[in-house]
Amino acid sequence: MGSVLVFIDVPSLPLPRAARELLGLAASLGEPVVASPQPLSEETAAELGRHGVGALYEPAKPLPDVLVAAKAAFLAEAVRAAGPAAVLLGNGFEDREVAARVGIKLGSGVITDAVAVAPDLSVTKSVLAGSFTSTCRVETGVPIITVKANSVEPVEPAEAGSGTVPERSLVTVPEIGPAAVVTERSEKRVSGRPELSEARVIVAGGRGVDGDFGPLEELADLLGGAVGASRAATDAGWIEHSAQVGQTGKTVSPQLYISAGISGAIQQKAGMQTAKVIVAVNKDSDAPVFEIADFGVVGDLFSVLPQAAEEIRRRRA
Ligand SMILES: Cc1cc2nc3c(=O)[nH]c(=O)nc-3n(C[C@H](O)[C@H](O)[C@H](O)COP(=O)(O)OP(=O)(O)OC[C@H]3O[C@@H](n4cnc5c(N)ncnc54)[C@H](O)[C@@H]3O)c2cc1C
Repeated sequence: MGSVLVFIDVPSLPLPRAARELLGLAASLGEPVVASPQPLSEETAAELGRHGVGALYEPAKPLPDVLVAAKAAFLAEAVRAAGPAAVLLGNGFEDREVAARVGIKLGSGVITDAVAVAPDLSVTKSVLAGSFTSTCRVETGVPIITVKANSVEPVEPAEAGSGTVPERSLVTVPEIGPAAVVTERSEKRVSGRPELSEARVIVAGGRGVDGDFGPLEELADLLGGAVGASRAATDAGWIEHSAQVGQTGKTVSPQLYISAGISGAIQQKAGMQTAKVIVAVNKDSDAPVFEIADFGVVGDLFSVLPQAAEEIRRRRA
């Protein structure tokens, strides 16, 4: 197979795990090349080289400050320039919108929610709220595939100073038509925790936390995880909406999902049941969450979570 183009928006250093996962998958399919909608520093380009990237595509001029339209216009041109066998993106809202727009521009098939891609480019994806796994393949145009975080192993970098510096190409992006313009930005409060959709560990709380996410935050920090929530908790205003997991929130696939004080409604399961290991803490032994839990604790989360945190600290001491 030829090259596989990975779309990496804002490649910060060190390269985030989600980007390294896409590069690892690309390397298993062909030669990884990267399209970045922002010009990259020499240092970042060299770092991508250490991760096996042979070529880089960047916009010839800074993209206009519109929502995803400009990124999609750029990626479509980068695909035309690179002629890859496939295009890989992350599976967040924005990446999926970029994928859809590029699919229309190129007349290509798009597959979202991928959890694996085989060398023949058949894609395994999780569908119907994670209750089925399906295998599909793009038959028209260059396959455009968005891949769920934590589904594949990240690529490990070559030793410092080794690896080839990627060849850089500038892509001319055509004028985009009327598009929504960004008029104001405000900095997101930094929690120091990983991004929810990329986290390997998530501790999520529901109505049962009764407004107090303290024990969940403590456990999440000990495990290097993110804090998630059910819609009941976000609607109550106990935690920001971006923490919501489920049908109308984020879809997550961590290695470990600790569900505390969440009943396990179908709309919550839709966002988290592909987690590798699910641990449920609920004081109602009939709560539906226990149907999908690998480990269940029937008990009060305000007693169970601090005990778990204490035990982790004791073992680490
Ligand atoms: C169109 C639509 C979209 C939706 N999208 C989403 C979505 O994206 N995500 C989502 O989560 N929901 C979503 N919902 C809402 C969903 O149907 C449920 O109402 C919601 O998930 C319930 O949240 P919960 O489990 O936190 O609350 P509840 O169902 O009230 O459950 C609270 C649980 O906490 C337990 N509990 C209480 N106190 C304690 C304690 N001290 N210790 C341990 N356990 C305790 C109780 O036994 C109970 O099981 C959606 C609904 C609709 C109609």
